[in-house]
Amino acid sequence: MSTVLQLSQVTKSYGASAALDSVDFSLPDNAYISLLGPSGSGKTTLLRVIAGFEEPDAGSILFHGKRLDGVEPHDRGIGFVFQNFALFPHLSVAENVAFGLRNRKVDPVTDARVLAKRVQDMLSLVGLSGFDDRAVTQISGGQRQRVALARTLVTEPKMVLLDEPLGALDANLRGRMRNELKIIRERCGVTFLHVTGSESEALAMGDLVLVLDRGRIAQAAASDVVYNSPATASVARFLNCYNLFAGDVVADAFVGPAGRFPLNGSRRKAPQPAYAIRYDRVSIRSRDAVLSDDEVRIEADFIASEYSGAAVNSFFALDGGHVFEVESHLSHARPPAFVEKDRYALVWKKEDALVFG
Ligand SMILES: Nc1ncnc2c1ncn2[C@@H]1O[C@H](COP(=O)(O)OP(=O)(O)OP(=O)(O)O)[C@@H](O)[C@H]1O
Repeated sequence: MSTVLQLSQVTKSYGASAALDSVDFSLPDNAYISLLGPSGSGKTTLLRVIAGFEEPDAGSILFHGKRLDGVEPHDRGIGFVFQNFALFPHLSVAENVAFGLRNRKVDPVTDARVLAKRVQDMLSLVGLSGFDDRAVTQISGGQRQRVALARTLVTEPKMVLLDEPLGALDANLRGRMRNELKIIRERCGVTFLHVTGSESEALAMGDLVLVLDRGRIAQAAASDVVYNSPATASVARFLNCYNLFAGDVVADAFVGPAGRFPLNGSRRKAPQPAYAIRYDRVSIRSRDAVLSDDEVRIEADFIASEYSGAAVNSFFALDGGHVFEVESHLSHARPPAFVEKDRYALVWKKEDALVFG
C-alpha cells in the first residue's frame, strides 16, 4: 500500500507548552484512519498543521512524497470538514456544494453546465439527490453533514481531514453516519483522517487507529490490536474498558495501594508502570469461592449495576474508594442480583492482565 502522508518529528508549541511533541507517523493511501485522543491531546492542532492553517515549529510533512512547507492550504489538495459543518446559511444545498468549485483559486469551474453536473454527481455520491434547492437551514443534521462532505469532496482532494465530524449529531444519527462515511470514502477512494474523542467511534471506523496522548502518538495500529493490546496505560484509559492500577513490579507480583497481584511473567515496556484488567475479563464470586492457581482476586463492595442491552456493567468500591467495573455479557448468562454494600470477590486470570512498566 502506498503512503499518502508522512509526518516526521512534527512539533508545535503555544508559548511554553507543546501541543504536538515530535509526532511521527505514515498514513496509507485509500484508507479510513481514526485519530483518537482525549480533550487537549493535540488532535485539532495536528489537523490544522496538516491542512496548512498552522505551520509546525519543527519537523517535516510529506504529502505524496513532497514537502508541504510553505504550501498554502488551498494548494495542498487536502480537504477539511469542520465539526460545525461551516455551511453558508443563505445558500441552498447545491449552491453550498458549488461554492468551493466556483471559487477555488486553482482551476475554478465557471461553466454553469459543468458546475451543475459536478454538483449533481456529488449530491448523488452522498445520497442527497433531489435536495439541490433546499435551504441548508431546512435539512436535518445528518443531511447537513453530507452537504459539508460533498462541498469538500467536489474539489477532488487527495485526502480529507474530518474534525469530530459526528460530534454535532445525536447518538442515533451518529451511529448511522459512521457507516455512511465509510461507504462514501470507499466510493471516492481517498484517505480520510477522522478525529474523534470517542473510543467506540475510532475503533468502529478506522482501518488504522492513531492514539494521541499529550501531543505524542502513543499507538498506531488496527482497531483490534489497540483494543486488545493497548501500548500504554494511557491508551488503556482512553479505551474506557480497563480497570487500571498504579504500583510497581516487585519480584513476581504487581504491588500497589490496591494490593498484590501475582504475575505470569509477561510484561510490556511502557514509560509508566501500571496494571490493567479489562472489564469483561472479570468474574464476580462470593468471598469464600475457591481460587485456582492461575487466578487473581480482589475484594470490593457492590455499588450498583447498569443494564445496557447486551451486557450488565457492575460497579464496585475497592478499599480506598477506587471504583472497579465488571462487564458481564448477557449472552453468557445473566449475573445474579448483587446486594448493595455487600462484599464480593472479583476474580480474573493472571494471563488476562496487562502489565506495563
Ligand atoms: N491557538 C492556541 N493558543 C494557545 N494554545 C493552544 C491553541 N490551540 C491549542 N492550544 C493548546 O494546545 C493543546 C492542544 O489543543 P488541541 O485543540 O489541539 O487539542 P484537542 O485534542 O483537539 O482538544 P479537543 O478535543 O478538546 O478539541 C491544548 O493544551 C490547547 O490548550
